[in-house]
Amino acid sequence: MIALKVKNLTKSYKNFRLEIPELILESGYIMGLLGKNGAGKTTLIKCILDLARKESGEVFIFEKPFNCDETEIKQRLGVVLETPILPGQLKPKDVKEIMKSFYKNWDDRLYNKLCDLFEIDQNKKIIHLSKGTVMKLSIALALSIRPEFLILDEPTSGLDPVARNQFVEILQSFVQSEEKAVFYSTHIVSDIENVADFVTIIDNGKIIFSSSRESIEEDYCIVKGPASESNKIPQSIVLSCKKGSFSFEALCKKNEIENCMQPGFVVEKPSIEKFYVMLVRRDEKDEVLEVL
Ligand SMILES: Nc1ncnc2c1ncn2[C@@H]1O[C@H](COP(=O)(O)OP(=O)(O)OP(=O)(O)O)[C@@H](O)[C@H]1O
Repeated sequence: MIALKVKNLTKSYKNFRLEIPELILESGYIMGLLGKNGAGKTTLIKCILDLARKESGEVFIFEKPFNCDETEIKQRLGVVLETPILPGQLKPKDVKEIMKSFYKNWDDRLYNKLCDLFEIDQNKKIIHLSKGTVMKLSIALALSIRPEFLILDEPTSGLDPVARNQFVEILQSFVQSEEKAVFYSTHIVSDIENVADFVTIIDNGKIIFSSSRESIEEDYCIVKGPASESNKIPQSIVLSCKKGSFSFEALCKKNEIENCMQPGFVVEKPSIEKFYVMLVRRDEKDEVLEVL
């Protein structure tokens, strides 16, 4: 089943335009959404969830238009927002009672287990919980409705490394079942490195890369060599190139690289982090760094 399909989605703010011609995520997979500050990750997630008004385009969740079948879809959809909206005066144990009355598949046992794992005091008012604990609570709530699809906006940004590690393991077991899907925006590339099946990179409101995690290693490479030799690589296969006084480093398509290898060139596999950073910094001028 297709968990998420976005078609011709546009949204504009002053000095910013989001344009997503197509984005598809099938059940059984985790897609990581990467992008720097202001790239449009939250805007895309808000448009998907109808929390921000789209200018144009369509969003299908479980192959149905989201705004047509919202109540039914919400029963099967767990959401964690960048800034969780939870009633501060209530305690986690009170929120549990409310959730129970709304969600058919609510799982008390799982909620209590996650609260224990994340060390969430269910008897403390939410307003008195730390920022990271509120995020963990939001994750516990989203998982305890036993969703088929999780949409997460930077869920790990406020978490300590232990909680991040636990969260990544939870995600991995969540998608063990083929029916489950996760769409997950983050700054923390290492989290994606461990779990994502697909990586989508968004920059200035546009998708600049969307493919399987393996394709980053299989289809691309980093070439390093002396600065004077950088022009030996045809521009058609260079996605990004950083040139220093003595050496260069280029992110290239792998298929034609063998034909232009020179003595002194070194070819490496890119990590997701390296691939992402080189891709989004491709237009940056070296003068910026020279000022320093
Ligand atoms: N309500 C709004 N009104 C005007 N501009 C907005 C609004 N919401 C977002 N923007 C602008 O849209 C652009 C994308 O913002 P968005 O929050 O989607 O980025 P992001 O990728 O989630 O960033 P971050 O990683 O910093 O959270 C930014 O330029 C932001 O200033």
